[in-house]
Amino acid sequence: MVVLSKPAMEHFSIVNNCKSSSFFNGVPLIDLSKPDSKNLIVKACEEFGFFKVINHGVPTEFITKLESEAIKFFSFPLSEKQKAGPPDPFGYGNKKIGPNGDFGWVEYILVSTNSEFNYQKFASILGVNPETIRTAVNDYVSAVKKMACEILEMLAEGLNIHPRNVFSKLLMDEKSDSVFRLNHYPPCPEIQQLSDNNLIGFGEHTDPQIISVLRSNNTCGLQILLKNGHWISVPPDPNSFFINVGDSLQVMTNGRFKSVRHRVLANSVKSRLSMIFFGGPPLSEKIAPLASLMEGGESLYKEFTWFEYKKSAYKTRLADNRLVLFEKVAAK
Ligand SMILES: C=C1C[C@]23C[C@@]1(O)CC[C@H]2[C@@]12CC[C@H](O)[C@@](C)(C(=O)O1)[C@H]2[C@@H]3C(=O)O
Ligand SMILES: O=C(O)CCC(=O)C(=O)O
Ligand SMILES: [Fe+2]
Repeated sequence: MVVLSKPAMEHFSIVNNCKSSSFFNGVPLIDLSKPDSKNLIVKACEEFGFFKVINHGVPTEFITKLESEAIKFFSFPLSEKQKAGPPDPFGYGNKKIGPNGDFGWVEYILVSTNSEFNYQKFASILGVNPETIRTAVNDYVSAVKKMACEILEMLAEGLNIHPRNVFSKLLMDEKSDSVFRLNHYPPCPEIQQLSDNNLIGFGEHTDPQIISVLRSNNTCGLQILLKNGHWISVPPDPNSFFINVGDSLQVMTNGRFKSVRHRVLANSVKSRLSMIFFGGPPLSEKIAPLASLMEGGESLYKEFTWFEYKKSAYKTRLADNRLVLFEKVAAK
């Protein structure tokens, strides 16, 4: 019998595994080629803060190229990969998530999407020219950012907000503070001994930015929290993208959209590889509800810049509700 050694496992919470029988089939599906998508996107953001996108226009070769470079990188011995870490916040990370004591059954690469990012350490480990990696990341990120902007413009139209680039211009700004992440969840065979239990790969949280665009291989693990308090397993689909409403979009819509709480469970047999683009505004941008969404009412939030929110977020634990610190206390 395989027994999980306590020191190895003590950082990881154990929760129920994802079974295909327990997959949720109610994730809103948005076909970006359909004219009625804008209203469906608004509905999905209101009901779930989460939806799946097809006919997205992201070229398959950009996905497969980056995926294959990521697989190669994660196949190196830990001692090699660690030469590209620890994340400060960018770089290679293993199990430790963020600066405040969070752990998961995951290894990852976090990069800034600005053009000056230095890929040298990753390139030397892979034995390639840094430009090869830069191109693979930039091609993928540019295509995904374009799609994210289209979605944000449809969202503005669906909400009847003018101009339609009110959200997308924040990502298009050359100072946009966006981040890209590659997560690898290695299989953990030992957890099979724990009947239907599993390990937390990436603990529950909301994403602080405006919008996150997630693509994974065909391995399950992603779960979202529904309004009724139930965690549901999202069926994986490597040909589609999953969109998360982030905290900043929650504020800009004065709480009409809620950022989605989500987490990832590790798998006992298959490894999961995910790529996530987190679209954020420039650091100096004021994050506040759009006037047309306050409907004569008051903002639910204090005024703050993205810099202030990010600084505060990096002092929190992964599962914390980061927005409460910025909520206005309701008048009695
Ligand atoms: C525990 C943390 C990791 C995180 C920074 C934080 O202090 C709180 C937010 C976390 C998160 C969640 C979404 C993204 O994965 C991320 C890159 C982000 O912007 O906020 C991570 C941060 C991280 O891993 O550095
Ligand atoms: O790896 C995943 O599928 C999701 C991870 C995630 O939510 C994150 O990195 O913020
Ligand atoms: Fe996330």
